[in-house]
Amino acid sequence: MTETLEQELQTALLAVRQAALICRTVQSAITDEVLEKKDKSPVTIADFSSQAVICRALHNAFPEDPIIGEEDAAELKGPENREFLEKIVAELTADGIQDPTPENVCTWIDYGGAKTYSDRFWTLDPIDGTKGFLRKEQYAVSLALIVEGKIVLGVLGCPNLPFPGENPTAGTLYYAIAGQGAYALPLVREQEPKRIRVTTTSDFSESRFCESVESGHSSHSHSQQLAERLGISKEPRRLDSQAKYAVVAQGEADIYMRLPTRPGYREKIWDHAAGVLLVEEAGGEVTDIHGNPLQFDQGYELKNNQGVIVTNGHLHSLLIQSLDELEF
Ligand SMILES: Nc1ncnc2c1ncn2[C@@H]1O[C@H](COP(=O)(O)O)[C@@H](OP(=O)(O)O)[C@H]1O
Ligand SMILES: [Mg+2]
Ligand SMILES: [Mg+2]
Ligand SMILES: [Mg+2]
Repeated sequence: MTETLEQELQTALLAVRQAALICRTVQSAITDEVLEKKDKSPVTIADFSSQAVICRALHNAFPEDPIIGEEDAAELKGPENREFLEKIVAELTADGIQDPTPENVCTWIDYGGAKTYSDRFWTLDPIDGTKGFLRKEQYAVSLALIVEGKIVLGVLGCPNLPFPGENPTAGTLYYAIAGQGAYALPLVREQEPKRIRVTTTSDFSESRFCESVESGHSSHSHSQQLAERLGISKEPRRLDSQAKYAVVAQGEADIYMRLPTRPGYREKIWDHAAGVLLVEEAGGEVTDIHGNPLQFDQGYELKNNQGVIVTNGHLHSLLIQSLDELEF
């Protein structure tokens, strides 16, 4: 990578930090402000607010860049959801965002409406782990830049993941640039970035894995069978969102398993792109359950991949081999 991506990094860090702080404010106040999407999954005022501010910032700085975002404003435009839209407007007004009229907010959210692959694009998950967000547990704001099918920049805001060595409410902002390492910053305080690295564990009996809280997103029974086969005896750490990638990248777990719950499901690029680069730049390895690299040049889904396996690298090939043998 000859390009420095300095402007991209600064824009992304600023936007993700702002969105993460908005999410934190909303999370501390949420009661029942939830919409149900067509696929029955939840979406909140914070998801939409986060997508609005990040897409607005990206569009201002890089007007030519398409953004493949998780959310869209279609449902917000219906009269039945006018009140919900007004709440997003009120939240953005309180956060000091300029001119957040209902129309502008929908326009900003829909800047994230690209669906297809292009040579250079951003992918955004305004809140990854919405279910964790609603449980007041882990969630992440995830943004990545993909150029010619390769993830070149990833930023992950984790408001409920403590900055290493600091009080548990501090929150952490992670970033990685291809070829330049992975770093952590406190979410709220200015500080020199701290380089993060995966563990050096090469023995499964000493390893710990993490996985989704939601057994509908990743099979807990299959991970348990695999753990038994490999001699992993430590209890899994269950947490929502791409915070799992951050936990592996900073050496607090050795493995993250995402094992399909049904054969037809395809992972979404915004659920992984930033996390993948973070772990790779921290020295780890990421593939699908068959050991194939994740392909970020197939549109908004990882069409040619099934599940995701993340390790510190040392444990990778043996884990994939055991998965193969289990033939789930
Ligand atoms: N059947 C399924 N298998 C795998 N992932 C799924 C899934 N159904 C939904 N998801 C994704 O799981 C993500 C959350 O992951 P996790 O369980 O690790 O926190 C969701 O992101 P959102 O919360 O952004 O919608 C959603 O995209
Ligand atoms: Mg969602
Ligand atoms: Mg997600
Ligand atoms: Mg989301």
